[in-house]
Amino acid sequence: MAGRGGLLMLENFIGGKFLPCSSYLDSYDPSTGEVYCHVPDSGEEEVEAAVEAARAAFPGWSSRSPQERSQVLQRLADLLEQSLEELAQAECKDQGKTITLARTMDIPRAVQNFRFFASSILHHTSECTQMDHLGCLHYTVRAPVGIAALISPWNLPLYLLTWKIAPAIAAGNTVIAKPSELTSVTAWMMCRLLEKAGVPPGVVNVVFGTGPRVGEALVSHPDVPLISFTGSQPTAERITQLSAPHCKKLSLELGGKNPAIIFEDANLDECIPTTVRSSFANQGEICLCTSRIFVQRSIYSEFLKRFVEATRMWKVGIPSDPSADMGALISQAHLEKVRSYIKKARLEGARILCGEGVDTLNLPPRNQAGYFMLPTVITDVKDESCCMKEEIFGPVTCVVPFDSEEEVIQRANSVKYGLAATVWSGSVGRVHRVAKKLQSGLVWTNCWLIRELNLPFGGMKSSGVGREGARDSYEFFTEVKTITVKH
Ligand SMILES: NC(=O)c1ccc[n+]([C@@H]2O[C@H](COP(=O)([O-])OP(=O)(O)OC[C@H]3O[C@@H](n4cnc5c(N)ncnc54)[C@H](O)[C@@H]3O)[C@@H](O)[C@H]2O)c1
Ligand SMILES: N/C(=C\C=C\C=O)C(=O)O
Repeated sequence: MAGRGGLLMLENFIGGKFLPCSSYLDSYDPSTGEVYCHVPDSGEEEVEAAVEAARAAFPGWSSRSPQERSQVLQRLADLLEQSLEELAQAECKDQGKTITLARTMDIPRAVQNFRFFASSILHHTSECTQMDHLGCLHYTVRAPVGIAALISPWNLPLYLLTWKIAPAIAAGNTVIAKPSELTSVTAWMMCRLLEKAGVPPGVVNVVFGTGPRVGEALVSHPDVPLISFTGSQPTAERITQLSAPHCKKLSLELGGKNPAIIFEDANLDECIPTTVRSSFANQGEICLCTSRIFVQRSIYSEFLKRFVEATRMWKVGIPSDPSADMGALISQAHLEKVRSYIKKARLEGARILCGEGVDTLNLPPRNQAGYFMLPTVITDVKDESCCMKEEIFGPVTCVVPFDSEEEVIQRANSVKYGLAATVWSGSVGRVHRVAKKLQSGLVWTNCWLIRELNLPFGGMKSSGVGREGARDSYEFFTEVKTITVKH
């Protein structure tokens, strides 16, 4: 929809209707630094309307059979798939990611999220146990919780939002989704498909705006009993405080400081290109990206040389260029934050082997004010450095040597986060042993980011609370009750 100055103007989606808002935020195209869209700056009033709509829709939606809900999800998946190219173009413009990634990962995964939960909701069973000596049978039943608040970040906008919407509505809840104010467009586009898919009004409501205004109004609302949040650890702390008085159900998917551990018997021909990808895919703006690379000393020099060469081949380009490997970062503020880590590393005496401050970016004139930076490799950095401890969430990775298995496990575990790790070795025994000892919710060995949606996804320590996946999301989005029958 065209709005002020011919720019795209989004509207909230509440009770099956697009509704204008009294104030709007500017949204920037990361590849040019120009405002290209206006996003509703919603607050308490819009949350109240969304809660009302979600409450009204709950009895009808929750009493449909899983099969009926599944069919609606399947139709929505088909409609998203039919709009794949349009959605990919929009995600690429709004987020700064490459069109190739949007086409091959973000939007296909959003489609898959609906297909996957449309299927998995049909296959859950409940528990039953006997106590024959007391003449009792016990069993469990599950019911949707009610109105779910779903809050998502800017890095994988539609991918992560649909990873919450799909299991929530499949289980019979109604939802109020709040995408990141920085990347709202594809969520709004999805709303245009809901009616055609057969999603009744009020089942999926989307309110746009900032965390402090609309996000806080949503998480502190007394009639919203569960919150599924993906984002940063400081925001999770705030949400936990606000929701605590109401004892809400919380799922928190947070940041990481993910290690890659590369042993001397690793297949470097596979390890190097995959570790370049795991460090720099989506501009390093994936919570699962590698940012600490530990390499066994005997292969350290060879690895470093080949890794830097491969990183220099990783092409930074305008997001719409299908040959680009990396696009623009999300915002000027984020670009400055990421660059500040490289400055700190230099001050601490670390060496920057390629990227920021070493090599030169080559961009068309129109994109000079975009939020681009080169993939950057840091070495000679201490484990205590902020570059090795804090989540940078950008195209920056540190490479350091290690000597023994025991030492590297201890160093890999020495950060507050525990989301994802990769282990590279030709020894089957070693990969099992090391994977078991890592404090990490996910461990990929000799690969990265191969997802099995059935199994638990999530982090330990400051990387989060709870897990998402077929069974885990079903359990989170339902309340269980144990019933005892004496016969
Ligand atoms: N573990 C995972 O699955 C996962 C996935 C993607 C991103 N992340 C993490 O997300 C972070 C980057 O995303 P971000 O910068 O958008 O995170 P963020 O915490 O700033 O924002 C996430 C969402 O929370 C909202 N929000 C902000 N303040 C709020 C408040 N006070 N109350 C309610 N909502 C509020 C934002 O508007 C946004 O929609 C990184 O730390 C990254 O690791 C984690
Ligand atoms: N939640 C998932 C990925 C999160 C990525 C973070 O940036 C997933 O693959 O299900």
